Amino acid sequence: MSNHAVSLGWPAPAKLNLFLHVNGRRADGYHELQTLFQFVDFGDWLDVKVTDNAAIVLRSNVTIDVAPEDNLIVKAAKALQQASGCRQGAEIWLDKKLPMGGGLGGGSSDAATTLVALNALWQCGLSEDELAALGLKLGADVPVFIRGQAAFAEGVGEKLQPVEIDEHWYVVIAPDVHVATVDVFQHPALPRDTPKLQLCDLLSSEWKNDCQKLVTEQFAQVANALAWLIEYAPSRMTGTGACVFGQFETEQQARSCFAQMPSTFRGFVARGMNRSPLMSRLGEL
Ligand SMILES: C[C@@](CO)(OP(=O)(O)O)[C@H](O)COP(=O)(O)OP(=O)(O)OC[C@H]1O[C@@H](n2ccc(N)nc2=O)[C@H](O)[C@@H]1O
Ligand SMILES: Nc1ncnc2c1ncn2[C@@H]1O[C@H](COP(=O)(O)OP(=O)(O)O)[C@@H](O)[C@H]1O
Repeated sequence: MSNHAVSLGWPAPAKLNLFLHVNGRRADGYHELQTLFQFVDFGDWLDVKVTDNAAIVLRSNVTIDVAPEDNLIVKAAKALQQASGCRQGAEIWLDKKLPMGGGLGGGSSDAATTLVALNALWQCGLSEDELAALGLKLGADVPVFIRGQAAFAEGVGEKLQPVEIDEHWYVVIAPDVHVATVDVFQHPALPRDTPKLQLCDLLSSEWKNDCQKLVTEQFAQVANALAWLIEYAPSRMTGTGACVFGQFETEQQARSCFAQMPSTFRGFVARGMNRSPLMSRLGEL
């Protein structure tokens, strides 16, 4: 019986969709997208202890509104056990900082961090490509977190092209509403006809989110947060909402805006990162 140490401090950063275009709907109902992902230096944290029985045990500082076996962390760990034949298990402590279902990709990032951390700690030896393919089965956003590089995404979000873009400062506001991704994509009024463009043209044009109009019309809290933020900086929604972000050149400008935020809003200040902190953590092993 071996006694494994706890591996502390695995980051699961949030992402922002700096733009999100909906280009069409496929026959299977999924949507063709063009989107730009960048990480921020704010997110969840996982501590991981390897165990010698196959159980995956998750403990968290918050209650997550899904059955334990549906939690993306548990699903990720079990998918890796299956794919690699690994007989070890894990106890995972999740320090949840990110609002859930907010378009910040917290669940997807937790899943990616679980796959990357356990692949290393269990010594499964899966390649990055294999981990990304495993992650894609858990959610469209998981691969970008596994690869850990800011990226332009196409297809349903799985075709990734790494990018180097400006690392701005952001004020992120998390309106107190839950916007279901599936509801946004199923809504008849969602515009689905943005033309597909080349990345160089997209990078030089004005950035927008095609889901924003629909979501702000349906959720006054999202509209209010955006109306407040846009007075300070260029601002948009991330993913299918509900979170919105304003973009600032300096940390001081972002913090000054944040200091004036009404106490009814919740949010945080963060810096854009082209390289996920998960990669640096992996490099520390
Ligand atoms: C659109 C994005 C942009 O980042 O939104 P957010 O979830 O971050 O807000 C994501 O790609 C979402 O990824 P994720 O949240 O993992 O979505 P999934 O679980 O794979 O899909 C949830 C549901 O959304 C719809 N869906 C999702 C992705 C897509 N390209 N087209 C779709 O139509 C499908 O109905 C699907 O059943
Ligand atoms: N570990 C997890 N963290 C957050 N949400 C999870 C997790 N596991 C499963 N979920 C489910 O996934 C949904 C989407 O979560 P999240 O990735 O935070 O949102 P989004 O994709 O909008 O950014 C949540 O509402 C929750 O029901």
